[in-house]
Amino acid sequence: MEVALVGITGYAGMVLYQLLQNHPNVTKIHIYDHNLNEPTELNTILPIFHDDHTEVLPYEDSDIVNDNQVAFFATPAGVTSKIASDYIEANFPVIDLSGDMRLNQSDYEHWYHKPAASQRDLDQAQYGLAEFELASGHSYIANPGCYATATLLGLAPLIQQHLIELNSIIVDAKSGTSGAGKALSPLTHFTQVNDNLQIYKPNTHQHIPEIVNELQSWDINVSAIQFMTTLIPITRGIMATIYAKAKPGVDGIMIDKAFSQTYNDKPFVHFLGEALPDIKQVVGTNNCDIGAIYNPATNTVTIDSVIDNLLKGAAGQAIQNFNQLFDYPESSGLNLQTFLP
Ligand SMILES: NC(=O)C1=CN([C@@H]2O[C@H](COP(=O)(O)OP(=O)(O)OC[C@H]3O[C@@H](n4cnc5c(N)ncnc54)[C@H](OP(=O)(O)O)[C@@H]3O)[C@@H](O)[C@H]2O)C=CC1
Ligand SMILES: CC(=O)N[C@@H](CCC(=O)OP(=O)(O)O)C(=O)O
Repeated sequence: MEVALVGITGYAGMVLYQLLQNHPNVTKIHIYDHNLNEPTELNTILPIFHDDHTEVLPYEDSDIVNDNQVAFFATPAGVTSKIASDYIEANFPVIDLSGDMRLNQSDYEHWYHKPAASQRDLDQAQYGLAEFELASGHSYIANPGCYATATLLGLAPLIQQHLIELNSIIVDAKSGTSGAGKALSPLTHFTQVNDNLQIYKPNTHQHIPEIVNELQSWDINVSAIQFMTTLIPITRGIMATIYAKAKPGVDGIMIDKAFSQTYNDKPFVHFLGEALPDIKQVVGTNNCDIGAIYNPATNTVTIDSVIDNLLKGAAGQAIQNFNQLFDYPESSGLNLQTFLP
């Protein structure tokens, strides 16, 4: 299988490249860079890949379609919305890590503050939360956002089995700085991040509509969630701490059973009961570890869902979608180990 990769100079793209190199069904990775006019060796563009003399090619969509069987885009919002139709019209599969094809036009323009792709193209894209949506056909896959992945996996059993009051959901999500990509901003400057916690995008985060859409596909009565994001001084990882009121008659045993049943056959989601996970235990892996505690004194369920934003939240889930699209075993290329210590 020959695959195309766009965006290798970014954080998600470079991690995706490493995963593709170790995937048993990938025979050749063609890398395309929008800055190039002529082929250039990877190790001159990214010295971190010092022994890698792969020629990085100028971006050209017809070359991508002719020379590959699938393309991965690890590009910022606003890039694929302009070019998705080239691939959709050619019936050529794409796995898009950006948020460009996850929302309808009006939601995208409202939350991303950019012009949306055409609704006709958006209608062709499949949302790819890998545990619940099976990527299939020669499809355009909208790989989920990192916060959305941690939050949705933490809420799925509770919403699908109608165990919580829908107007009581509060998500307090924390991320390391690699989630913001490689571009420097005042928020991610070392001096600002180090020894600090910063709430950002309060009630305006672009993953809110993505999360609500998917929750509504499980229970149409979901209308809104309270969702806050905090930047924390680590490089990789997300912890979504989720609070909700249990419905009358629901207790800790029912919650435990719902999570165990839902994730029993999902190799990358580990339900740990009341043992609430920390971020470090998933960093370096494609896992989502989840713990849940019910407090009868306040009738509150607390869920703790952790992922590595660059793996389960981006490149790892992209490989899960790739495996689904091409009928490869679910864990192909994803037998990864936690970074230690
Ligand atoms: N970081 C994360 O944890 C997650 C990221 N995502 C999404 O994945 C995508 C990539 O994220 P991330 O790696 O963090 O971003 P980065 O900003 O680190 O990297 C973006 C990459 O896209 C390239 N690029 C920029 N503009 C264009 C263009 N017009 N055409 C082609 N390539 C372009 C950049 O190249 P150049 O070197 O020229 O800048 C770079 O290689 C984003 O949409 C992000 O929202 C999703 C989930 C998690
Ligand atoms: C720490 C940090 O800044 N994280 C980013 C994650 C967003 C992302 O991954 O982008 P998509 O919208 O394409 O999913 C943010 O909060 O905007």
